[in-house]
Amino acid sequence: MSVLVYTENWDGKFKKATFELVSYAAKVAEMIGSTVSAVSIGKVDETELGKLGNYGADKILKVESENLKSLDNQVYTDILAQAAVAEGAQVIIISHNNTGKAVASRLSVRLKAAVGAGLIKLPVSTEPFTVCKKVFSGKAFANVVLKTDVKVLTLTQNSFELVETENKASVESFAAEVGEPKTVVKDVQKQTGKILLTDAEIVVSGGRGMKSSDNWGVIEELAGVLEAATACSRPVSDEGWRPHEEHTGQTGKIIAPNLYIAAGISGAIQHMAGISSSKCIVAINTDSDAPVFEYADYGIVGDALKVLPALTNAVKEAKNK
Ligand SMILES: Cc1cc2nc3c(=O)[nH]c(=O)nc-3n(C[C@H](O)[C@H](O)[C@H](O)COP(=O)(O)OP(=O)(O)OC[C@H]3O[C@@H](n4cnc5c(N)ncnc54)[C@H](O)[C@@H]3O)c2cc1C
Repeated sequence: MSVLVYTENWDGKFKKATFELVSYAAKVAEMIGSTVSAVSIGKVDETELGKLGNYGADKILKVESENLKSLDNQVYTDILAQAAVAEGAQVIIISHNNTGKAVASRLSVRLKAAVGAGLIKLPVSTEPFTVCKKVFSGKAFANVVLKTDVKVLTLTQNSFELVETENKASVESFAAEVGEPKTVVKDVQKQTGKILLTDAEIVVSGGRGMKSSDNWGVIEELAGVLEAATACSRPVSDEGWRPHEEHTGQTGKIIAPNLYIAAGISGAIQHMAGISSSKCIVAINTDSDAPVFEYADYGIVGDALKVLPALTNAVKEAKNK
């Protein structure tokens, strides 16, 4: 019996989100009196694999093959299903990112397992196995009972803290049958020199209140000094002021940074659905009745075009002290 966690890597390196997932898996294993087996797919060196032990993995199953250079949902699902059966996994934990969403649903069919998708904290109880997720665009929480023997859980990024342990994990090659990928990636164009929105600890975001794309310099300057990513509301990307990949919300990216600065954003429910899990929200708006202030930890009533440069200067001064 074990808790199986899929530890995704990017060019052979794990990110913080992976370690959060392993920390979460270790706590779930503790709750059900089990151990953690981590599955790593693709080429990752032993030192990097060893880091998974520091967050609570007991055993690491590595699967390497020429066919695993890029993600193919069906092939990856197949490997995880084989690992789950071999390890007698009761619970399988995956990140609630694009990979996780694609793989979890396939795994659930394959293993006849219920899915708890987009979880935000540890299971509320194990008897019955009850998980907690946000519903109605973040307006409410739902406790969902998963009744199947095997459960698949996807965890929202940045919703669980890293827990370091003294654990040492064993690393084994797992001889999975690896099928031919049906999806072939011909070309990858990576963003360079930019902090990815989904990885960012700090995000500076602008809405229609910024008035025009010409005013984005003040957002970028603050993001620069804070080493933050930039984001925007949907009308901003619809207007073509910013690229669509920056749009957050119900129909955009769902993020949970440590700090989200919302400038000239009204706080419509569809926007907040994508960012309300942020640890700290700072809102800047000229309208003191703007809905965004209901969600904000700190609110500044004022013109974003003046407040943002003042914040940038304050951060620069604080850094120079
Ligand atoms: C099905 C559906 C899905 C949607 N999905 C999304 C989504 O994923 N993401 C999303 O963002 N929206 C989404 N929307 C749109 C959403 O309902 C809102 O219309 C949108 O979020 C509003 O964007 P905004 O806050 O930038 O603009 P506005 O609502 O126009 O708000 C601008 C704000 O800026 C303030 N302001 C004006 N001037 C200044 C200034 N100088 N300084 C500071 N503040 C100023 C104003 O007081 C106002 O509060 C969706 C809508 C629907 C129907």
